Amino acid sequence: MNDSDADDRQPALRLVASPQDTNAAGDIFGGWIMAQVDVAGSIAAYRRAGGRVATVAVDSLQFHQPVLVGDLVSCYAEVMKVGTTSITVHVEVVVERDSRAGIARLKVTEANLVYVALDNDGKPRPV
Ligand SMILES: CCCCCCCCCCCCCCCC(=O)SCCNC(=O)CCNC(=O)[C@H](O)C(C)(C)COP(=O)(O)OP(=O)(O)OC[C@H]1O[C@@H](n2cnc3c(N)ncnc32)[C@H](O)[C@@H]1OP(=O)(O)O
Repeated sequence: MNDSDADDRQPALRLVASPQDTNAAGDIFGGWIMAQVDVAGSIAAYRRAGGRVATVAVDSLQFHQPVLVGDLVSCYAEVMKVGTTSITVHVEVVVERDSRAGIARLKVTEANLVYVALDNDGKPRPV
């Protein structure tokens, strides 16, 4: 993936990676990325459910490449499966990174998460 790979998708979430989110090695914490993945997935699930959802499982998650301070981080979320009360969402995290060579686009993380639609009492409700 490089700067010639246009991406017409609308990100669920987009933000800039900042120094306060770094680990001891100076890269961005995996946990910070996981939090953004969860928020992005929950937005897609919330839209599909038409209301409150909770994360019940992270079925898979791969960190393909490190995220660096200053990266523009975009989280793309797509509903993959809808069950009775559950919604499975695929989240892909892509960064745009400016360097002397130009702007690179890199897929850094992807994950599959399962959300459950909840009623006002916090119980599963049919989607
Ligand atoms: C639109 C504009 C506004 C947008 C506005 C956006 C707002 C966006 C705010 C974002 C904000 C951040 C949001 C983050 C989301 C949290 O951080 S949520 C916090 C972390 N999660 C939790 O605390 C959940 C804790 N767990 C629970 O409370 C209970 O397990 C639950 C979720 C109520 C489910 O209860 P349960 O008894 O397990 O329910 P059960 O009927 O057995 O299973 C329900 C469904 O889940 C499935 N399931 C259960 N366990 C699993 C598993 N391990 N694996 C896969 N599936 C499973 C079942 O198969 C079932 O699926 P269906 O067959 O019905 O489709």
